[in-house]
Amino acid sequence: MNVLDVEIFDAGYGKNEIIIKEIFFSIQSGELVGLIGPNGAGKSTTIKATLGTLDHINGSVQFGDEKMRYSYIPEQPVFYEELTLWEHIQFTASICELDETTLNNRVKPLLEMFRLDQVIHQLPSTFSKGMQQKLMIVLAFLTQPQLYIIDEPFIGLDPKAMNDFLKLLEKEQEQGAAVLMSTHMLDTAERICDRFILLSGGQIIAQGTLEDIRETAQLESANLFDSFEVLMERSL
Ligand SMILES: Nc1ncnc2c1ncn2[C@@H]1O[C@H](COP(=O)(O)OP(=O)(O)OP(=O)(O)O)[C@@H](O)[C@H]1O
Repeated sequence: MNVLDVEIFDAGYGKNEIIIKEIFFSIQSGELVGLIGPNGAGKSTTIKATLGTLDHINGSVQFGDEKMRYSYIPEQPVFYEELTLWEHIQFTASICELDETTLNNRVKPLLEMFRLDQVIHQLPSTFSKGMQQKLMIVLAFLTQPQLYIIDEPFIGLDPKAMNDFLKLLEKEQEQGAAVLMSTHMLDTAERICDRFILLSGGQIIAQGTLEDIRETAQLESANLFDSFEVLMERSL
């Protein structure tokens, strides 16, 4: 089942500004799709267009069904200055109508895993960047949505947190959740993603499995990095 269908003819921040164009893709349940591209390629803008937060979008974005829930992990952590970590958790649980038992069952292992259990009554504004990123991850996984939209999650995470985050994603995927994730970590992306969307200059230059990407790049048995470099050169 498709959980996301994106058909963007053009989109941008200003009213008539075009930052991305002709971005067409779908994501199915259980799939992990990597959004790959150099700085400024349009990965975050594509994510914002998908979330409906851009000023200008010409096209359509359809989620699986009206009731479908998704979680968004932004590139820069976003939180309420005046709420403690625990109040963020309670707020998220109330919006998503999680009952107390479900909340307690899910939250304890997540807080322990990311070593946030000792700081639940502190304000996230006093946290390090990595701790703030971990809070975003905990809030996203708390609600167990059908779709995770994740913008470059690895920056700031320590190696254990990165490993734990990947294990959580894998578990969610096994249970049918889909993931759209932008990242610069091509080795990790190559290992964990089912499919890739390669962006350059606000446009898709290739998409598909690693096999499809290699074929488009006409590079037999090359890795993702080398295939992407060749496709980038060709698109300039
Ligand atoms: N808030 C904004 N207002 C106007 N233009 C923006 C804004 N944010 C990004 N842009 C422009 O949109 C283009 C694509 O940026 P975007 O942030 O989508 O790239 P990205 O692929 O996510 O890059 P990075 O890997 O550096 O995060 C860039 O030219 C950038 O200058």
